[in-house]
Amino acid sequence: MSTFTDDEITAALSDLPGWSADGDAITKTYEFADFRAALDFMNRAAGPIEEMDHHPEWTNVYNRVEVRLSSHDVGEVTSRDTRLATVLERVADAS
Ligand SMILES: C[C@H](O)[C@H](O)[C@H]1CNC2=NC(N)=NC(=O)C2=N1
Repeated sequence: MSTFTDDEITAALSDLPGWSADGDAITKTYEFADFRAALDFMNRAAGPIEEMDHHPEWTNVYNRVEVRLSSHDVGEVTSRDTRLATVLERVADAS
């Protein structure tokens, strides 16, 4: 696991549409058809999240899920965050 410089984060985000850097985290707001679809996304992501043992800060309001990824143990963005973002993209695309 490695921490990223700002330039490395920018490079990694070019493969992650809708994601942006925000301080010590990367963030994205997903929008779904309705509340159930948003919860379905969170439930389907739960398995991969547990397998990775790397957990998002996320908030659901109606059809939106705001996701914030940061590696709490080091207080920075690491490859674990960009890997989890990639997994969440895959789960959201399968919606
Ligand atoms: C003990 C366990 O591996 C850690 O608490 C994991 C769990 N999930 C985690 N998730 C995130 N985002 N950052 C962490 O540092 C972290 N640590």
